[in-house]
Amino acid sequence: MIAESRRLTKAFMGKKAVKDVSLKIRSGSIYGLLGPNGSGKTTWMKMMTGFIKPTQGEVVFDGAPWNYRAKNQVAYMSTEPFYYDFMNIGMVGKYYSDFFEEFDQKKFHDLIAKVGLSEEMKMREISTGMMAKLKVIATLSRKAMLYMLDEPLNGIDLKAREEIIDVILTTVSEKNAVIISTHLIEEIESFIDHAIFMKDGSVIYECDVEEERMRSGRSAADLYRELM
Ligand SMILES: Nc1ncnc2c1ncn2[C@@H]1O[C@H](COP(=O)(O)OP(=O)(O)OP(=O)(O)O)[C@@H](O)[C@H]1O
Repeated sequence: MIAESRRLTKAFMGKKAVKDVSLKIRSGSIYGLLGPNGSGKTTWMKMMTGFIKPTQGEVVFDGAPWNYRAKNQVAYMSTEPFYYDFMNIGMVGKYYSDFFEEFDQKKFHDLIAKVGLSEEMKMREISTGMMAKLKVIATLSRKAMLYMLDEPLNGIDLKAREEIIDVILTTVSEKNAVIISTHLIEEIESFIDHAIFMKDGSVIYECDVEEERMRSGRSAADLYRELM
């Protein structure tokens, strides 16, 4: 097991954004973290990353309570922009390798070329789809055990979406796990192994997507419609 969320709870000014969430994240899997806006997905991921301190509960990473070693093994992609306007794509790669010791420059360069971006492109000139590809590639070029991508496919066209999915599929291995948060189940249901459904801060259901389909005949999209 890579990571465990043990009864994680977060309250902001007394109001609970995440309530008693217990989950086990296993290697070799892609997890879909599904739920409507405000269901607590981002807050939970930020606790798993170490950005937000839980009000209650704990994060166990690689068998030990969350510590600074875990920080290098968890790669989180936030929905917020995280580059400066004056940068070009090549500079983003350098910026990342200065920040993260375990950043794989070669993987970054190869993937940038693979998805049709070029190192000379400037941040202020690139489209939403290009930015989405860059953010995912920068995050997945870190050597980590757990990758968490917050809404990586929102608002982008089919081709960019397919390219991002391809990058995710080439990264997942027996040594890591990927968690993708979204409220758009249709965008990820074809390639996730495991689905976690969140509503009002709680996990209301989780399942192995294939097992669920065999057992009850329901797809992740069917479940989403039923549960939400
Ligand atoms: N820093 C904060 N201060 C106060 N309330 C917060 C803070 N961050 C999140 N919340 C509240 O916590 C709840 C859960 O928000 P969160 O962003 O975790 O949900 P989400 O499922 O990721 O939604 P979205 O898809 O809109 O990002 C919301 O009611 C939100 O307003």
